[in-house]
Amino acid sequence: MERLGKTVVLVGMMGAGKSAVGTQLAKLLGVPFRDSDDEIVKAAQRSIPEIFARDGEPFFRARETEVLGRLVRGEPCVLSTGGGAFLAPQNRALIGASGVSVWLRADLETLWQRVRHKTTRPLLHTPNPRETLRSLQAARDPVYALADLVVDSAPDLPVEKMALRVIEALRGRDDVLERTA
Ligand SMILES: Nc1ncnc2c1ncn2[C@@H]1O[C@H](COP(=O)(O)OP(=O)(O)O)[C@@H](O)[C@H]1O
Ligand SMILES: O=C(O)C1=C[C@@H](OP(=O)(O)O)[C@@H](O)[C@H](O)C1
Ligand SMILES: [Mg+2]
Repeated sequence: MERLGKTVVLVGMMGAGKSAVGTQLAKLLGVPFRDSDDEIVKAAQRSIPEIFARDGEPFFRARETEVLGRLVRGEPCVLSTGGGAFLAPQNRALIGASGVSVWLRADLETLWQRVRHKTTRPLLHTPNPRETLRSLQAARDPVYALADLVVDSAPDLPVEKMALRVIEALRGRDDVLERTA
């Protein structure tokens, strides 16, 4: 038997699968699933595009930091972050203090195929969203590389297989997956 000793925090680009893989991972581990975007939406009672349009990105980022701080201090869970969350040093410090960060890494084409038909990501509401995604990825990947662990996605790897890959990566960390029997 194994017990989760620390919150598993999924980080990485939009479309990497943080929300989908996190949901599955929490089921496999038998722990609660939290998504920082969902918590912000619930508290604001507005969608993410509405928050960005009405309150601006700085307001969203401030709420994101509050939510991360609250969730990482709670009982161990799987916590999927929004793609920008790991960029702020303050957020990385919060995550590092009581969680283990896992970068879900995917190539640009995979990310693009997953986000191209959605209108839910305001940062991609630009004249050339594919180019925006590319430049965001180029700027952010060196920061995601600061995560404790990295798990590679592949275009044809289903969500459940990705969740199993994350568990494999966590096996090397006995402060995260603690053996109880
Ligand atoms: N491994 C995967 N295989 C197939 N589809 C995936 C996979 N991971 C995510 N998806 C799909 O890609 C889209 C974006 O995934 P999502 O979990 O919302 O990413 P993120 O939270 O990292 O932005 C969703 O429609 C999701 O179902
Ligand atoms: O990359 C980003 O800055 C963002 C990613 C989104 O989350 P996902 O990564 O879950 O799409 C959401 O937090 C917001 O649209 C901003
Ligand atoms: Mg998400």
